[in-house]
Amino acid sequence: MSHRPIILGIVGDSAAGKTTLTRGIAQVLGLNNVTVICTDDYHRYDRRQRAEVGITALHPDCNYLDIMQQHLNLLRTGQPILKPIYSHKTGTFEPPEYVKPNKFVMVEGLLGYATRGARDCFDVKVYLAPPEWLRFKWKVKRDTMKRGYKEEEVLAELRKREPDSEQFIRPQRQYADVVVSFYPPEDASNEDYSRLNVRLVLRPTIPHPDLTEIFDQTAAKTMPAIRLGLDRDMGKPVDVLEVDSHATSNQVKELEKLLCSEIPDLLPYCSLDADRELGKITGTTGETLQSYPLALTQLLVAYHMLKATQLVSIGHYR
Ligand SMILES: Nc1ncnc2c1ncn2[C@@H]1O[C@H](COP(=O)(O)OP(=O)(O)OP(=O)(O)O)[C@@H](O)[C@H]1O
Ligand SMILES: O=C(CO)[C@H](O)[C@H](O)COP(=O)(O)O
Repeated sequence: MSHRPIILGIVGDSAAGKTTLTRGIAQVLGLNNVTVICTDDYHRYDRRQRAEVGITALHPDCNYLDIMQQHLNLLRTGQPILKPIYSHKTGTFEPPEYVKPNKFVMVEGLLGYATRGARDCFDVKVYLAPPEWLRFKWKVKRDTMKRGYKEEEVLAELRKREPDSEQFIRPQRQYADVVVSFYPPEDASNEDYSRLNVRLVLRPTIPHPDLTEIFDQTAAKTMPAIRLGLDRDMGKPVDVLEVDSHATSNQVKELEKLLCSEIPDLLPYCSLDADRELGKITGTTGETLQSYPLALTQLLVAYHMLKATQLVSIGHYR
């Protein structure tokens, strides 16, 4: 490896869509180039102990954040870690695994930005913030279909977790370079997961692609399907890029071209037809769907990872 690994954080509450987003980005960067870490592995207590202690997995005290931070520092300098493993299947810990960082390390989880030391390890910080009602739906569906819970159990757990979500998870939004919110268009039915729009808050904490063209088009047309505007997020000025689910393939390609013109390494992926993994979502009956808003979000994050590689190689980044 010519320089240190580039570290991406994908933080958000449970079932906010971290794994779904991560999958397509890993595809763009090349699966052989990527190491994916889930910080659920740093839980301090197993499921039975959590119930006994009366603590939720969202509480910092329920996680070895100090060890997580140490591991992030090691990965950032290209060193291997002996990572714990938490099994969602059994609710217990398994023997640790030896993990060597690849060119890109993607770290997804609940509390990645909870400490200053951990935050400093990331080159790109993403926070996922779907509307809470949509996250609840996703969590119920995922936990009943894949993690063996009953619907009433998931809803009771969500109620129990709310104070910790409010106190420890949601405040992390302020540290993100990009805040991602998928939301349904006004005319959609709640179950129609294939038709979500995306709102991307772009903070001026990292160099974003030059989207002036989109800004000009937004001013010239009424409600174009891809829009750029100015707003405030948690009190601070930000750019907001929105992509509607009804954006046409030509409109999407225009935005892809803007991203690719700055980062030629993205070129092979700048065709949704060529890369079927981009924007892929598993629907309610197990069928797979392709979402342009998700695909463009994944391309934008991949853009930032490749841009960080360039900046590190010319000594602009620590
Ligand atoms: N962009 C999206 N569009 C449609 N559905 C989505 C999207 N993101 C997530 N989902 C749905 O929400 C479910 C939970 O998403 P995912 O597993 O990615 O969340 P997570 O944040 O990784 O969860 P956890 O931290 O609890 O492991 C998925 O199974 C999927 O059904
Ligand atoms: O919020 C979560 C992140 O995925 C999990 O619910 C948390 O890791 C606890 O796991 P489990 O549901 O297996 O007890």
